[in-house]
Amino acid sequence: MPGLPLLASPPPMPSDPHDLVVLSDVTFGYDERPVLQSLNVRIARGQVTALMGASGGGKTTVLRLIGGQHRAQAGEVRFDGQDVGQMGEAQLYAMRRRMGMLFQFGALFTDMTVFDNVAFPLREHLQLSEPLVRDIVLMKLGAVGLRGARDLMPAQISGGMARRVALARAIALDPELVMYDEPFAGLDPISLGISAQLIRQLNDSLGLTSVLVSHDVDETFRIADHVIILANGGIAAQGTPDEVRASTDPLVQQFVHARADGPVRFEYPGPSIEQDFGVTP
Ligand SMILES: Nc1ncnc2c1ncn2[C@@H]1O[C@H](COP(=O)(O)OP(=O)(O)OP(=O)(O)O)[C@@H](O)[C@H]1O
Repeated sequence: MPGLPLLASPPPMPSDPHDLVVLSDVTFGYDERPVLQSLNVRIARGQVTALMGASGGGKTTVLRLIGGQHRAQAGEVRFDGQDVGQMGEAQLYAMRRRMGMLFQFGALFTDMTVFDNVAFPLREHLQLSEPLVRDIVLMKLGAVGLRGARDLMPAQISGGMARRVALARAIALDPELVMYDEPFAGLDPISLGISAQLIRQLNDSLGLTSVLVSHDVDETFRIADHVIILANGGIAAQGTPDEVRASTDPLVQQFVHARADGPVRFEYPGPSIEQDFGVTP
């Protein structure tokens, strides 16, 4: 965020086997511009962890660092104890098989049925018989309440249903970690509520670990165990939803209560009105 100093996040705590993902002192920037500065984040197994914060705060960048699409410029990212930054192609590939990713508009293949969309990663990665593929696909579709929609094409289902199909596809390979990048974007309030409950329910019933990037404070606070608010390269606040809501940090308050102005400026820095319009103060 222009004009604000980078925040340092709390120091790393001793490693804990309960954490599936640990970012220790991670610094990362695109080109010269720092995005994350000595960031320390822990994702506990079995929990739903929400990454929140103003646009451009680096939430998607954290997901990419976890998935090994980016490498930290300093510090380290560990997945189940393994250093992601040191992995070669084969190790990265094997690690990503243990992760499901659901990005913003979780695009489905438009020329394939719902069934074939969910079957795609199974056919791509595993040598399974078709009857077994069928059982797994129907199980995953059942988990998102769409077993009956198996023969429909993506054009025949609603946006909320498409998001659920993408979710079934993301869990097809039984991942340990599922990362959701703005899964609620563009959904109506009912579909949004259903999607959020589904994320929580799948996390618990399948024994997953979930990381959720979202701007929807109410729905996200309802389902998350742990909330991390990223700002200015670091962590502005973290804790249970209640703890974060109780934070007195003005930036966190602005975010939680969706105030237009506060430490995060509505106005992008630039010349004053007087300079632009020639009015003498
Ligand atoms: N590939 C890239 N090249 C250069 N800059 C990038 C790239 N990807 C992201 N950025 C910049 O890095 C910063 C962090 O981006 P990131 O997408 O991680 O933020 P975010 O918190 O997920 O934002 P949003 O909520 O808007 O999705 C932004 O300022 C963005 O413009």
